[in-house]
Amino acid sequence: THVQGHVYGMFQDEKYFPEPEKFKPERWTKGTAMKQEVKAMSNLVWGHGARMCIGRRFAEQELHILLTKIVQNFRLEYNHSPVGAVLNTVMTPDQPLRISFIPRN
Ligand code: HEM
Repeated sequence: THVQGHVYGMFQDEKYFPEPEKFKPERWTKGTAMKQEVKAMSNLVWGHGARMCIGRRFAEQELHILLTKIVQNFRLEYNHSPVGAVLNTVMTPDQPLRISFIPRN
Protein backbone atom coordinates (compact mmCIF):
# COMPACT_ATOMS: atom_id res chain seq x y z
CA THR A 1 0.00 0.00 0.00
CA HIS A 2 1.35 3.37 -1.01
CA VAL A 3 1.01 5.96 1.77
CA GLN A 4 1.98 9.51 1.03
CA GLY A 5 1.92 12.83 2.87
CA HIS A 6 -0.16 15.60 1.29
CA VAL A 7 2.83 17.89 0.83
CA TYR A 8 1.04 20.36 -1.43
CA GLY A 9 -1.72 20.75 1.17
CA MET A 10 0.89 21.40 3.87
CA PHE A 11 2.29 24.27 1.83
CA GLN A 12 -1.22 25.80 1.66
CA ASP A 13 -1.52 26.10 5.45
CA GLU A 14 -1.87 29.85 6.17
CA LYS A 15 -0.65 29.29 9.72
CA TYR A 16 2.84 28.46 8.49
CA PHE A 17 2.78 29.94 4.99
CA PRO A 18 0.91 33.27 4.97
CA GLU A 19 -0.30 34.10 1.44
CA PRO A 20 0.59 30.59 0.26
CA GLU A 21 -0.12 31.37 -3.40
CA LYS A 22 2.49 34.11 -3.48
CA PHE A 23 6.08 33.50 -4.59
CA LYS A 24 8.04 34.44 -1.47
CA PRO A 25 11.40 32.69 -1.43
CA GLU A 26 12.35 34.70 1.67
CA ARG A 27 10.10 32.32 3.63
CA TRP A 28 13.06 29.96 3.62
CA THR A 29 15.91 32.32 4.39
CA LYS A 30 17.56 32.46 7.79
CA GLY A 31 16.28 35.07 10.22
CA THR A 32 12.73 35.22 8.83
CA ALA A 33 9.73 35.12 11.18
CA MET A 34 9.15 31.35 10.90
CA LYS A 35 11.01 29.49 13.64
CA GLN A 36 13.71 27.10 12.45
CA GLU A 37 12.07 24.06 14.08
CA VAL A 38 8.69 24.92 12.52
CA LYS A 39 10.37 25.40 9.16
CA ALA A 40 11.96 21.98 9.45
CA MET A 41 8.64 20.25 10.23
CA SER A 42 6.20 22.30 8.14
CA ASN A 43 6.46 20.05 5.10
CA LEU A 44 7.51 16.51 4.29
CA VAL A 45 9.11 16.94 0.90
CA TRP A 46 11.88 14.55 1.88
CA GLY A 47 9.84 12.37 4.21
CA HIS A 48 10.85 12.15 7.84
CA GLY A 49 12.62 9.89 10.29
CA ALA A 50 14.73 6.81 9.73
CA ARG A 51 13.54 6.26 6.14
CA MET A 52 13.64 9.85 4.95
CA CYS A 53 15.29 10.57 1.61
CA ILE A 54 18.92 9.52 1.75
CA GLY A 55 19.63 11.61 -1.38
CA ARG A 56 18.33 14.87 0.08
CA ARG A 57 21.63 16.73 0.33
CA PHE A 58 22.72 15.45 -3.08
CA ALA A 59 19.41 16.51 -4.67
CA GLU A 60 19.51 19.94 -2.99
CA GLN A 61 23.07 20.49 -4.22
CA GLU A 62 22.10 19.47 -7.75
CA LEU A 63 19.09 21.80 -7.75
CA HIS A 64 21.18 24.65 -6.39
CA ILE A 65 23.80 24.24 -9.13
CA LEU A 66 21.20 23.71 -11.88
CA LEU A 67 19.14 26.78 -10.97
CA THR A 68 22.24 28.94 -10.51
CA LYS A 69 23.53 27.95 -13.96
CA ILE A 70 20.16 28.59 -15.60
CA VAL A 71 19.76 32.04 -14.02
CA GLN A 72 23.39 32.95 -14.78
CA ASN A 73 22.97 32.12 -18.45
CA PHE A 74 19.33 32.84 -19.26
CA ARG A 75 16.58 35.34 -18.59
CA LEU A 76 13.32 33.44 -18.10
CA GLU A 77 10.01 34.73 -19.43
CA TYR A 78 6.51 33.36 -19.18
CA ASN A 79 3.79 35.10 -21.18
CA HIS A 80 0.90 32.65 -21.04
CA SER A 81 -2.08 31.85 -18.79
CA PRO A 82 -1.51 31.07 -15.08
CA VAL A 83 -0.39 27.51 -14.41
CA GLY A 84 -2.30 25.30 -11.97
CA ALA A 85 -1.10 22.19 -10.16
CA VAL A 86 -2.31 18.60 -10.59
CA LEU A 87 -1.46 15.71 -8.28
CA ASN A 88 0.18 12.84 -10.21
CA THR A 89 1.95 11.12 -7.29
CA VAL A 90 4.02 14.30 -7.30
CA MET A 91 2.63 17.70 -8.23
CA THR A 92 2.77 18.49 -11.93
CA PRO A 93 1.72 21.53 -13.99
CA ASP A 94 -1.78 21.35 -15.50
CA GLN A 95 -0.51 22.50 -18.88
CA PRO A 96 2.78 22.55 -20.78
CA LEU A 97 5.20 25.07 -19.23
CA ARG A 98 6.04 27.35 -22.14
CA ILE A 99 8.90 29.21 -20.49
CA SER A 100 11.21 31.13 -22.81
CA PHE A 101 14.93 30.83 -22.07
CA ILE A 102 16.56 33.98 -23.45
CA PRO A 103 20.37 33.81 -23.54
CA ARG A 104 21.95 36.61 -21.49
CA ASN A 105 24.82 37.26 -23.93
C1 HEM B 1 13.93 16.41 -5.61
C2 HEM B 1 14.48 15.22 -5.41
C3 HEM B 1 14.03 14.20 -4.40
C4 HEM B 1 12.91 14.16 -3.62
C5 HEM B 1 11.78 15.21 -3.51
C6 HEM B 1 12.98 12.95 -2.86
C7 HEM B 1 12.02 12.53 -1.95
C8 HEM B 1 12.04 11.34 -1.27
C9 HEM B 1 11.02 10.88 -0.35
C10 HEM B 1 9.73 11.63 0.00
C11 HEM B 1 11.39 9.67 0.10
C12 HEM B 1 10.60 8.75 1.08
C13 HEM B 1 10.92 9.13 2.50
C14 HEM B 1 10.05 8.38 3.49
O1 HEM B 1 9.65 7.23 3.21
O2 HEM B 1 9.76 8.95 4.55
C15 HEM B 1 12.67 9.34 -0.51
C16 HEM B 1 13.37 8.19 -0.27
C17 HEM B 1 14.59 7.88 -0.84
N1 HEM B 1 15.32 8.68 -1.70
FE1 HEM B 1 14.75 10.51 -2.39
N2 HEM B 1 14.12 12.28 -3.18
C18 HEM B 1 14.79 13.01 -4.11
C19 HEM B 1 16.01 12.70 -4.68
C20 HEM B 1 16.78 11.60 -4.39
C21 HEM B 1 18.11 11.34 -4.93
C22 HEM B 1 18.87 12.26 -5.88
C23 HEM B 1 18.51 10.15 -4.43
C24 HEM B 1 19.79 9.37 -4.63
C25 HEM B 1 20.90 9.93 -5.11
C26 HEM B 1 17.45 9.65 -3.56
C27 HEM B 1 17.48 8.48 -2.88
C28 HEM B 1 16.47 8.02 -2.04
C29 HEM B 1 16.49 6.72 -1.39
C30 HEM B 1 17.58 5.65 -1.51
C31 HEM B 1 15.31 6.63 -0.62
C32 HEM B 1 14.88 5.47 0.26
C33 HEM B 1 15.42 5.69 1.67
C34 HEM B 1 14.98 4.56 2.62
O3 HEM B 1 13.93 3.96 2.37
O4 HEM B 1 15.70 4.32 3.59
N3 HEM B 1 16.41 10.57 -3.56
N4 HEM B 1 13.05 10.38 -1.33
